[in-house]
Amino acid sequence: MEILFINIKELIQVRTEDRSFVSGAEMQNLPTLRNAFLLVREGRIVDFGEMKDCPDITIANIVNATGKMILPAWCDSHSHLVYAGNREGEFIDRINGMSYEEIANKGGGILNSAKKLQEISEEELYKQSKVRLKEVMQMGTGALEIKSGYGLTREAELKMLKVIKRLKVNFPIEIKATFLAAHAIPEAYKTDKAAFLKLMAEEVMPIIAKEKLADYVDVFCEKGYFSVEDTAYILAAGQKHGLKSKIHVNQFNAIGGVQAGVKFNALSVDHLEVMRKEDIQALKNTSTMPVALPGCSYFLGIPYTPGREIIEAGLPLALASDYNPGSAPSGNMNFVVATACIKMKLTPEEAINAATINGAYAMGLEKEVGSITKGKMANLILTKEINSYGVLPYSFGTNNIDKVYLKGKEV
Ligand SMILES: N=CN[C@@H](CCC(=O)O)C(=O)O
Ligand SMILES: [Zn+2]
Repeated sequence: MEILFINIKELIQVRTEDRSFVSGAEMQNLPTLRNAFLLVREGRIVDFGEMKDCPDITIANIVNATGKMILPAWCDSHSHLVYAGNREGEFIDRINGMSYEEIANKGGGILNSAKKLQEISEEELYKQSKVRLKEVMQMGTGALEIKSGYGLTREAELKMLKVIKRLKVNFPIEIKATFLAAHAIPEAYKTDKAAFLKLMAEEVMPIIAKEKLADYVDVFCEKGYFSVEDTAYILAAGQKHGLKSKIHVNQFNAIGGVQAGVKFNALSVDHLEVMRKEDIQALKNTSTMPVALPGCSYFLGIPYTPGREIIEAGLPLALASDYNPGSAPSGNMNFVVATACIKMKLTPEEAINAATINGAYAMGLEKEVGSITKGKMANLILTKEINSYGVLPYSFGTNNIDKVYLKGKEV
């Protein structure tokens, strides 16, 4: 199956060189081609260039993109898209003045989602999750990381990871699975956190590794949840089983999670709402990607990740949705990109780089997605007729997408 896109007003994020991610001042550079063509064959990008060089070939499927732009589909490297029910009730509690922390301390929050998840069948969980997956694909997401972590028991964690696997098999979107081994301390282990960690590291992780149910391991490193020592224990177990780490750090407190991530050569450290100078410093000259989740800051009313400081320190930055029922109940990457510009003061170029090429790196997919590069998957957003790519974040909340193609097929 072939598609030839012609007369593309601007083809965005074209990369011919082998770049895994962009950092610091380079993030301001978003390479584009005006008045371009793009040729897709068997789900991959095979050629692109200026219209004057468009190959003269007979092809059944020609898309005239006059006035429209094409960019790589979003790469969302942090989500909890597989969950049961929702937490609308807690949303109302927060409107009425309760904090996220107060709700969690009363057995709400992650434990509330865990209870719901433990109670439903794998089939029902799959049914609920696929609705959200289809929705994010329609909104332009072409690669997605999905975490477990609302199970908190052996059975329920495996149930989540099996659902992620089914989604991966049944949908054209690229999916990476993360075993979120330590997300919250279940009620039954309140007085023996070490036993819970041991269960996850020594009983559950070997099954997950053997059945190849996860690509990465994660921990919520935070006061009242898991300490730096707990984090190190889980990450070390992950290393033993070939699971690289992607961890939740510095959401409410800076307790050394960034440094733990760097020590274990984490692929990414995510959240980073509370960053000290030494946390930014610790990320320099490492291969660990800092990931900001502005949808969570927006929804909870907590500080935004200091994206400008991170970029100005010469570091890379990725943007992700954090799609989950408690702190970010939206997987809309268009909103994430707009919010990064509006609230974190990223430029459109920086935000688009952060949500494409850098997001791809943050889930180990930089060879496959995240840029318009020959050989990469044809995961594409075809915009409506727009004036410039800056309109995408500028007109926040507006649907600027005409069509989405994943692996060369319209979704
Ligand atoms: N912070 C930890 N985990 C999720 C939210 C969990 C929840 O409230 O359900 C996050 O990334 O924001
Ligand atoms: Zn998260």
